[in-house]
Amino acid sequence: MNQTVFLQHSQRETCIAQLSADLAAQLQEALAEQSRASLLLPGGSSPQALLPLLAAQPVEWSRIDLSPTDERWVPADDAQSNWGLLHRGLPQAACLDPRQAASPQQSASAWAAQLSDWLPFDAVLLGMGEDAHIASLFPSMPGLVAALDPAAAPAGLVGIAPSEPYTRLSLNLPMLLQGKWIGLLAFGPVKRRMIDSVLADEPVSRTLPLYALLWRSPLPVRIYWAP
Ligand SMILES: O=C1O[C@H](COP(=O)(O)O)[C@@H](O)[C@H](O)[C@H]1O
Repeated sequence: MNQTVFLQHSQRETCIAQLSADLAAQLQEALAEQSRASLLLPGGSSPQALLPLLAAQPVEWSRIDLSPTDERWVPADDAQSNWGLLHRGLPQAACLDPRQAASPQQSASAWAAQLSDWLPFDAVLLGMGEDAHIASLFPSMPGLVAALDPAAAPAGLVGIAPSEPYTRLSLNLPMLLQGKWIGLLAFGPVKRRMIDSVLADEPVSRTLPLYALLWRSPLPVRIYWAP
């Protein structure tokens, strides 16, 4: 059943302010009971303005284990690296680099094996593309049905993007759904139309990765959206 919480803002600034405060509250609650807390964040453009707000929150970032939800198969210092974006944005957190080995497949397996020690994640924030991909799970890519199967074991995989950089590392849906808190950050009218189509259960939307996220999550997904 879909239990999405839709948090709509008229401005991106207020949207990311609410999101950073909510994430900080979730992490503070976890740190009150545990020595460390875990956080998964998306890459791409949407979180860029979020990271400075998040870094300014009263969270002991040195006690946070951080990982991207997915990575582009590029060097760590490449401008397109999700790990690089998060490492620069939250430098005090321990940011796990998904590039664990020489090949994408070995890296995906080793990355997921390390993340399995963190389960369940204290917070998972996803982004989405205008094609309704989440993490690096793209519509129509090979292996997508298995990657979105809620009965599969949590795992890492090699994703194929429709544009460069083509080779990606991603967590599968069962791994992404291991959050005690799950959010989605999305900006703009195209993403809004995709979200509306998925929430309306339009048949055309049912094969989309976003559909699987919103309809297969055991927890309500908190969507933070602004134009
Ligand atoms: O390639 C990616 O795209 C999505 C969406 O990115 P955005 O630039 O539209 O915000 C992102 O969530 C994912 O982590 C990233 O690797």
